[in-house]
Amino acid sequence: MEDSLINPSLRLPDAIPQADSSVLQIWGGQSLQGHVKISGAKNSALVIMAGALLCSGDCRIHNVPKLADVERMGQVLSALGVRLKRDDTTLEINASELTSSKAPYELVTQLRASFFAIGAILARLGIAQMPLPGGCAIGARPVDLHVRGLQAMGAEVQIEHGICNAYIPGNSRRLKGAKIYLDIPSVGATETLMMAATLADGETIIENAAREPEVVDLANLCISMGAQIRGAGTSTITIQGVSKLHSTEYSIIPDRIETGTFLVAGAITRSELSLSPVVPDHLIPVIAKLRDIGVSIIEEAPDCLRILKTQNLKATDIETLPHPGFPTDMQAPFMALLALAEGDSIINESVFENRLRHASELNRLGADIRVKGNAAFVKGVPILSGAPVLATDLRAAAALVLAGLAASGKTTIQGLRHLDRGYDQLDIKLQKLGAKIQRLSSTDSDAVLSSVK
Ligand SMILES: CC(=O)N[C@H]1[C@@H](OP(=O)(O)OP(=O)(O)OC[C@H]2O[C@@H](n3ccc(=O)[nH]c3=O)[C@H](O)[C@@H]2O)O[C@H](CO)[C@@H](O)[C@@H]1O
Ligand SMILES: C=C(OP(=O)(O)O)C(=O)O
Repeated sequence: MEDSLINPSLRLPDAIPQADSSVLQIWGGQSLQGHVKISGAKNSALVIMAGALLCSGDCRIHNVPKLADVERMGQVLSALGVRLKRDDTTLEINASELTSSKAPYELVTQLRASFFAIGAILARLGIAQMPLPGGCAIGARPVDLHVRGLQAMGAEVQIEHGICNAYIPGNSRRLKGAKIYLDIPSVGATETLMMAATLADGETIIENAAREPEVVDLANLCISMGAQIRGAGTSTITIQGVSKLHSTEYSIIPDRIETGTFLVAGAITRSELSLSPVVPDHLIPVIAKLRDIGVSIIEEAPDCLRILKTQNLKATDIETLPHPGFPTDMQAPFMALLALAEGDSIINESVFENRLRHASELNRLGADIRVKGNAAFVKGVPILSGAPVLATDLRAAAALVLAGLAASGKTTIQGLRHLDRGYDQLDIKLQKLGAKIQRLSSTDSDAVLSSVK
């Protein structure tokens, strides 16, 4: 990548709408058909952008989704002195000159993954000031496991005024390899510590590590830059620190949560759809649950799934768990589907303590869902009917879109800033499949919303 090609700030994709006062209007009951092109995984893209900080050369990343979170992550990196250039789904990142160790408060507090860069910044500069992160408001989401792991590797870490200040004492400015046991197999903590360990002195072993495909994707990026990592995708990850990482070219895996969301879109509208590229192995619990519900899915090619027209949806129980269990990020979309299944379902959310807020919004559409603690008791109803609703987080927004596709009449969804954080043009992709869905800009939506008050 030549210097002259690199813009000082990230050029943002035009397709990302900005205003949160926009609304989506959906006229439900349409059957969908056609092919969906699945974008690169949000949770890989964000942490891979952080991973690129480890390399003092060029990283050329392909299959980067067009998301507000990617845009903000790019702005975080820019503020650290990183040069970025985007051309459609390829992102060139050059972190050869990190001019700052301090990430901007107003950006980091808007997404979760930005915090994970603390491991890479600390490993590169020996110091990092990282505000506590934002992301979906689905629980307390502390960062204690990240902090304790960095401390075990020799960092001094203190949280003051909403900022996590970390530095490596001594002259070497290098973290030291350590044996770290995570109380919870946290995705973010595994990623933070794996990145930090790639440039540490000696060996780090992370026990009870997260096994999510995005952790493996990050490990593969680091390995392509010369890192020595074994065991990613298992509960024990071993990292032998090296002194420097080199330039690379890397392609992000398809988004398993976007894939799952489109599978539910097919099931809830009783439509036949094909989806690619996908990695069916990343979707084992999602496909298994869809089959329990009565949905037929075939593997048309190693990277292509086809969902057939569903006749009857049957109730099932779901418990969210760390990978390879059922993903918490698919819980809200499945709640929309089970709302229309015959019989009673119980959904247990065991990863996050406050991730059932979409239940009351689905009830506005005619669902019959009762929440008690971390469980949602869903009594299937034969039909939903459109209404104005509010998205409270990213996957809640997806659940409301899915319910709106199946509901009779018009559904109006507010809170699109959540949707745009993590879905690459969901409304446009659905439109191409035949959905009657329209995004109204803030001025138009003001008129629509005042007319429903
Ligand atoms: C950007 C990104 O990749 N986000 C994903 C990531 O979030 P994230 O990495 O934040 O999720 P974690 O796996 O860390 O969280 C799992 C559980 O561990 C707890 N915890 C986590 C860290 C910590 O230091 N202390 C602690 O107690 C959390 O509160 C939560 O109850 O994994 C989640 C679980 O699959 C997904 O829902 C998110 O989409
Ligand atoms: C919870 C999610 O994202 P984040 O961790 O970025 O808030 C999600 O992707 O569903």
